[in-house]
Amino acid sequence: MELVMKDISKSFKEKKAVDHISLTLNNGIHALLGANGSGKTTLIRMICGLLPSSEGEIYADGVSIKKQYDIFCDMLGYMPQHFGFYPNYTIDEFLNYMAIVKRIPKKDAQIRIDHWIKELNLQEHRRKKMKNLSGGMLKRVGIIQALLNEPKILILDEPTAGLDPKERIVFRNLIASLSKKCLVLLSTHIVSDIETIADDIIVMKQGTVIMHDTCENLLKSMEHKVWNVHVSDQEATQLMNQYIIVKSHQVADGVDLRMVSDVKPNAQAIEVESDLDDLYLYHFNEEGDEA
Ligand SMILES: Nc1ncnc2c1ncn2[C@@H]1O[C@H](COP(=O)(O)OP(=O)(O)OP(=O)(O)O)[C@@H](O)[C@H]1O
Repeated sequence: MELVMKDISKSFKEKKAVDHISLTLNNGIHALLGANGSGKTTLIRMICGLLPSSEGEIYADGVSIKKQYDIFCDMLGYMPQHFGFYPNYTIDEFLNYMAIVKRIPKKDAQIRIDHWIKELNLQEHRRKKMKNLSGGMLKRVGIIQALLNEPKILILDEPTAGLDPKERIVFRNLIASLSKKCLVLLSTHIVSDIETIADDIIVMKQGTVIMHDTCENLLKSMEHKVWNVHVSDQEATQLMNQYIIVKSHQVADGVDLRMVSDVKPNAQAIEVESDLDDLYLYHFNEEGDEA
């Protein structure tokens, strides 16, 4: 599967939520990383055909999704950030309903629902009403409905938001296994979710793609920018006002700081290997990305 975005933009009145993005994606896991408001959801909703683009065109295997939307829908699995569900439906009823919406033959639907319910440990909950499920269970139901039509393109908007660490690991492993068969595009601002599983990372800021590369190459761009320093409490306060601080650890004789800076922050600073947290803070040190 090849998904191509050609110069796509989306404006809401004067606000340019997505600004001339061109991307070519193939099978594997592609992570959209950006602060709140950077345009990830808008881009995803355009790909899913839920929002018309103001400009540009999207192609799946060479075919415009606008022109052949029905065919595209059959190959698309989408898990929105907040999905609408029917509170009084049980998990079984909801998934069967989604299978009907997706026009999946009844026999196939039942086999797939049973498979995924077992795979995601929901057997003992399948007769529970959706309104009584925990956040983690709802996310699992959300991903099952996205998988029912055996998609070639799987789009997951913030799939691990609100999950506890154990559930996050379960989801990460599931996503990694799914990517063998399809193109996965997931959005997140949780760096640890993608560090180990993403084949490449698309960094979005104010509606544009500012970087698109493998994790390894992105981290290379952070060389000579991440430092460890050990300073007195007073110096620590000064540095905290001046630099991006990734970690601060109070010790008996002062403070250990991990910081991001284009220049060596003081004579004793030791350069250290960067990780995605450093990269994220370097580009998104401000609270959100709202312009
Ligand atoms: N329907 C809309 N009407 C007006 N502005 C919108 C609309 N949808 C999104 N925006 C604006 O477009 C920008 C991008 O929003 P978007 O939701 O795509 O970002 P995001 O990166 O997905 O953020 P989050 O992580 O918070 O979901 C924001 O400034 C947002 O306020």
